[in-house]
Amino acid sequence: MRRSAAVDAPAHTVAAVLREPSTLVRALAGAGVRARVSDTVGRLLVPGDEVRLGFPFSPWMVPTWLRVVRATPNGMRVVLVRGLWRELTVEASLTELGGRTELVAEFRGTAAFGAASRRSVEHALDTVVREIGAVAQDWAGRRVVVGAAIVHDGLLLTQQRRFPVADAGRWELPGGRVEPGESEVDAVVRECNEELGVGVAVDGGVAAGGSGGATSRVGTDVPLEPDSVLRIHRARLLDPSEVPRPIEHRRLRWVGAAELGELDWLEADRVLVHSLRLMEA
Ligand SMILES: Nc1nc2c([nH]c(=O)n2[C@H]2C[C@H](O)[C@@H](COP(=O)(O)OP(=O)(O)OP(=O)(O)O)O2)c(=O)[nH]1
Repeated sequence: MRRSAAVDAPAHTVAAVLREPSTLVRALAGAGVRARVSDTVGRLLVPGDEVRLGFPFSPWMVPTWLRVVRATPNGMRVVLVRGLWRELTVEASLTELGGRTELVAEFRGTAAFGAASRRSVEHALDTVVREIGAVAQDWAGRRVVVGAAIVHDGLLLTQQRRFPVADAGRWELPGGRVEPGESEVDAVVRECNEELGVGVAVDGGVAAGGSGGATSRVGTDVPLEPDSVLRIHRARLLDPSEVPRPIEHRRLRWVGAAELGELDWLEADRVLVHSLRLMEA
């Protein structure tokens, strides 16, 4: 069973909405399917997270547990962990063309208790695809906070916040709000200069004034409350002999892929750890 939709938003934004638990839970509820995620799930689903579904047609209301096995800017894959199914996989694939994204959602499932209500699953798939499209179009208009993933000698540069009090001591990537009229690439360069005192280049980006950077993105967008998104770009030190200094932060730390999971990240950054790890590999 397959559904597709053309969404007026870039793929890295649509991919973020695919991973957002509240959109999924709300859309499924609209189709009569009860969905729950565990309290340990962060702002976005990451590989290993599980979702519990209560299909209205399931005998004795036995729940279906699914696990996320892939969550990238190109889509997401979810597989069966347990439940009354012989097989169940949902795969969402994204293809971007000129700022618009083709979303293809494919459901493959064989219920262990005879013919599942095909119409109910079709309705759920339709509702989820429609809701994801609508939310992605909304997020595409949000203000962007850029973050820089600066890798040097296989280590990623992270910084520890000093303020506000609620975030003091937690780790993030260098960056900040994109100013009106400024490109994301220019914002990365400006923020790194202000916060670290070094020049950086955005890989896959273009020189100052351009709006490039399409190939430099790491992971999907991450929603920030109330109305912006965090978007990470891969960057490198222009002069590797220059040493970044913590101008506005408590301290800096270069971390290896294995240590990424140990940092007390800001909540939004935590869901990017698996993408940052892939980038460093
Ligand atoms: N720079 C940065 N900000 C992040 C990250 N993760 C995350 O949730 N944020 C949030 C914290 C803030 O609410 C918001 C923007 O952060 P900021 O304080 O660096 O922005 P800015 O330099 O433009 O500063 P300001 O003008 O708003 O004071 O984004 C991250 O990795 N890097």
